[in-house]
Amino acid sequence: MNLPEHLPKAELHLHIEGTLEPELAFALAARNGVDLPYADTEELRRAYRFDDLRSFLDLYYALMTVLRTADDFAELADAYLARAAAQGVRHAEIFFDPQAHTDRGIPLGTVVEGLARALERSEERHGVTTQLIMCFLRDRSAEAARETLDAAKPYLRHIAGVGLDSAEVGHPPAEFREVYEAAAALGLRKVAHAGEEGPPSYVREALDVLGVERIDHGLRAMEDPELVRRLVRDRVPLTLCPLSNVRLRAVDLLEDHPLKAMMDAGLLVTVNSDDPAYFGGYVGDTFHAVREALALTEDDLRRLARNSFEAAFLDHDEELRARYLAEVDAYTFD
Ligand SMILES: Nc1ncnc2[nH]cnc12
Ligand SMILES: [Zn+2]
Repeated sequence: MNLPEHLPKAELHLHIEGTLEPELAFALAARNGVDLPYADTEELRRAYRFDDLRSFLDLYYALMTVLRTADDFAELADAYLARAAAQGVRHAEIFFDPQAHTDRGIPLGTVVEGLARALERSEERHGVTTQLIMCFLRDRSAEAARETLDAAKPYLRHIAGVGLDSAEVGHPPAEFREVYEAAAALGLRKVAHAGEEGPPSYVREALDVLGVERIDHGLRAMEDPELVRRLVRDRVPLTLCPLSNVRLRAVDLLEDHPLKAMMDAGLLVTVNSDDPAYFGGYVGDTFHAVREALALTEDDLRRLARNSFEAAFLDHDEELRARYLAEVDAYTFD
């Protein structure tokens, strides 16, 4: 059945560690001899009540300690790609958090090789093309980010770009100017989380100081009309994550989400799942939820799907982008 929410689309804001479902977490914990402080998956799921970004991140970093071997990372990524494909994802640009693993003694090579193994067979196995984006943790130092970039040099054939994530407030983008310059010199694409909880000035800084090509979230840009005009004029993509914003209390209710207002303002917005194992849905589920909550039309959904391919890092293969856009146009709704 051609459900509207299963339109062909690209997912551009997805933390692979945020796809760790409770069942896989327990299976990996058993396999790796890691003790989880929860009796079972039910009890773990009950802990998924967050007050803000920080309270989510505490659980997110704690639970990912079950990931230890390259096989674990490959299994995690393969499970995500299978779910994403079933919900219409044709292209995925996937974040990972190297420091969250290297800081607990897992070599970067283990992480990248495991993820790359799943990504390399994704097109054949799931019909999903992929790219990998390495995020620096902004609540650690700029030096640590620089060390991470240096450590990644042997693996750059697997890495398309860099991002900036973790706790935002108090950690402005400008602190990471040098590491972003070094990343650009290595030919890496640049994105950054900004305006999720942080002020509109962080969105400006990400653009002006880091030179990012897309803003991850960018929700709070709406507080600054001048910034909105600029984002519209320059067609800067914003990778929105509406279910995440509700779960982390950036907006009260999905019905209050500014997604539709942002579309109406002419912004190039995309809809993504962020950390779907924690926030109640993968990207097709998210399309479904925003359609219901915001009374989006089929044309609105089609536009969001088109935006996702326009915002994707497919410049090296414009033919592929054109093919994906044609798939969106040809998709018929049941
Ligand atoms: N929504 C989010 N914001 C910042 N860092 C994150 N890491 C994983 N999910 C994140
Ligand atoms: Zn995110």
